[in-house]
Amino acid sequence: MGEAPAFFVDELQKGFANGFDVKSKGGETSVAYCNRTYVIGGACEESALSIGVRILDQSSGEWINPTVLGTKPKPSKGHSAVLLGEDRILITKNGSSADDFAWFLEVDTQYVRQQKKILGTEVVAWSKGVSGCSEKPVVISGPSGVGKGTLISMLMKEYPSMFGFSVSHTTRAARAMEKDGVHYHFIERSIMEKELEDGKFLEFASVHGNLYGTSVEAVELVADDGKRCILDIDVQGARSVRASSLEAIFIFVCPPSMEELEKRLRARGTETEEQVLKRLRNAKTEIDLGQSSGIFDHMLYNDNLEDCYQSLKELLGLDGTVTAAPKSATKVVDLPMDHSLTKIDNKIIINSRTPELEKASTNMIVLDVSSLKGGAPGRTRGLDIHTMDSFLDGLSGITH
Ligand SMILES: Nc1nc2c(ncn2[C@@H]2O[C@H](COP(=O)(O)OP(=O)(O)O)[C@@H](O)[C@H]2O)c(=O)[nH]1
Ligand SMILES: Nc1ncnc2c1ncn2[C@@H]1O[C@H](COP(=O)(O)OP(=O)(O)O)[C@@H](O)[C@H]1O
Repeated sequence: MGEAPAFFVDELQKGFANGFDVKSKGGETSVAYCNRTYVIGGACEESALSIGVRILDQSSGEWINPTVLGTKPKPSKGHSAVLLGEDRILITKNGSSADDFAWFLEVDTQYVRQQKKILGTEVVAWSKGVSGCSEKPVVISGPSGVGKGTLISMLMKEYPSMFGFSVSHTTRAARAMEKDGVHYHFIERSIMEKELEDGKFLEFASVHGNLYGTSVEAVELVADDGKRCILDIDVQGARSVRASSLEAIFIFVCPPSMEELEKRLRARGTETEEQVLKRLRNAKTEIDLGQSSGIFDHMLYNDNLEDCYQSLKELLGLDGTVTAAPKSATKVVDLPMDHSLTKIDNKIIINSRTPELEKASTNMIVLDVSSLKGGAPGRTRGLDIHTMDSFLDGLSGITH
């Protein structure tokens, strides 16, 4: 990300001008960049439950109501804003809890540019800021009946605190043993189509005549829980995830033969004859794609189940000595109710505006934004939060 000089939000009134500026007035904050002014706050067009965004095109003098994607922040008792790296605005909410105070409004990231092209409208996208990073999700694909579900169940059973399953949405009917919200979110096609339009999905595909999709929330919930996310999705879905901002490990599971695949599918006994035949027809194409598309980092052959499971564990670095992944400790930070932001390189200083606290370093918080990961439509991870005192101690190597 590019650099911007240090400034205080309310310093604009003193004539600050460096390609962008920030003003704060009556619950609205405006951030100007190039020939656009982003006005954040006030009423949201769609819902009074979230912070609104409008854009003023300075060259034409026209107001634009952009399509707003991503999870929107709830309104707060005011907020401050600062432009980061020319593609997103950091918004810090007054009087919010530590897990809800930092939000990013993406205005020109790769995701936003892509969505502008797809939707043909002006687009901005919200993303919630989260401290710490999650491990790369694991995408597992392979033809129906190859044993993906079986392998994933074994992994989740052996490492329950390490892995979490991304619960997909599907329009197919639930099987006898399947539970809504556990194996899938079973959903009507018309509702899923509407949610797809609303940008709630990271990827989706039509598989064996039904819609399947991974919601952004499904993956983020697992990461929020401090676990590594496993996605069981088809090859088309894997291709979409490859093209997305989600960095993942891609594994394709092959059957020992088509005959064995057919035997397993029939023995599972969950599909009608017609569905079995459809899955077998699709299996050939999927295996060809899996082997030739360059999407996958690893191939697994599920002949003997135990051997295949051992190979899966090895490529995930689980050599038998690893237990639960340590959850990163959540830092508790006391956020000043009313504050200003100062940007110094990749550090954002949050300072209280309450006169008696303004000068005290104990009341300053430093946000390190040098290692941000992810972003809209999911979370922006990697925010590093310090009190000013602990930050200064870190710089000088002093420990108390
Ligand atoms: N693209 C995509 N594919 C999915 C998703 N969820 C499941 N699938 C794939 O849909 C296909 C059918 O899944 P399912 O109906 O559970 O049948 P099964 O694979 O025979 O157990 C499999 O290839 C899954 O990997 C999803 O969210 N997105
Ligand atoms: N290596 C294997 N050898 C024999 N049967 C297997 C093996 N792996 C899985 N199975 C069985 O094959 C069937 C299909 O497996 P499943 O995990 O449901 O496949 P998928 O999720 O890929 O559709 C299940 O009945 C499962 O018990």
